[in-house]
Amino acid sequence: MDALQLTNVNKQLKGFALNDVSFSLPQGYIMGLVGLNGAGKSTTIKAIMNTLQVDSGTIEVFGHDTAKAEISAKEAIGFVSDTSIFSEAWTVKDINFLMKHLHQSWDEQRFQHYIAQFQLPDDKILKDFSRGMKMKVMLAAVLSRDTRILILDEPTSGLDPVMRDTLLGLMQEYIADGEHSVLYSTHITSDLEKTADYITFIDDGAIVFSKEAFALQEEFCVVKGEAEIMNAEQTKACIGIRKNKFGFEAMIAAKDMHLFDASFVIDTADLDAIIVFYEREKRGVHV
Ligand SMILES: Nc1ncnc2c1ncn2[C@@H]1O[C@H](COP(=O)(O)OP(=O)(O)OP(=O)(O)O)[C@@H](O)[C@H]1O
Repeated sequence: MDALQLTNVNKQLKGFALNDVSFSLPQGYIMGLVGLNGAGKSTTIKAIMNTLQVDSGTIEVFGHDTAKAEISAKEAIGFVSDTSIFSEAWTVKDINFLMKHLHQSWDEQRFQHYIAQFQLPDDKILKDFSRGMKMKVMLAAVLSRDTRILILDEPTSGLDPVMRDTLLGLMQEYIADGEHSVLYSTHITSDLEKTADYITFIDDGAIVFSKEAFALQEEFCVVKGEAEIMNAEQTKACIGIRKNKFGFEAMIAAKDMHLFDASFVIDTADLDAIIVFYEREKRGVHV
């Protein structure tokens, strides 16, 4: 069963639209949502959380339509964004007290364990926490109740490298039983290369691709060489070509690799390169 499925989701906002957004995340996997600033990652996540009503299309969490069966869908979700959902006047102790009464599945011991692991004070009010500390409290809270999918909007922003690494480890532990899933947006593509099974790339409100991470690695390469020796067919194969006085650099589809002989250097394309070359091609930057 898919943990999450978006089908032809459309939403028109002033000056921005989600256009026919469709992708699905199977149960037991981690998906990274990537895209430039303003591409629509948070808007997509808001649509999934039903805090933004879509104009058309459907969103299902473990088969529950998030608009028609919001309570069942939301029960399964642990959501964290960079905006704290807790009052600034609360302490960790207050959060524990409230969550215990709010969620049947709240595991107080687990919460205390994460609070200690994340080295958070339990008697200081959230107003006096740093941004990273607030993020840690929200993560501790979602990990301390029974959920089936974590939806995290830039969860690593504001976290130090040790906590970022801890969080990536926690995500992997979370999905280890094959029944839980994670969708998280990020600009830190190196984190995705460590953890994500699927990558969904959104650009200007539309999905460019949503694929298994290993398949993506096999799909594109970066080619470098002297621009003058390129023939028309090779030039046509180049995506987002960049020329300088030393030669050129471009992305190519792996299926076009045979067009380039030993006069050219061919490297693997990481996720950063795929995004950068795609955007260069789209904007028609050819110098
Ligand atoms: N309520 C709204 N009304 C109008 N436009 C909005 C609204 N919310 C978001 N937008 C616009 O939607 C676009 C996408 O924003 P979104 O926050 O989804 O991007 P993002 O991919 O999460 O970006 P970033 O990486 O910078 O966080 C932006 O142009 C933003 O101004």
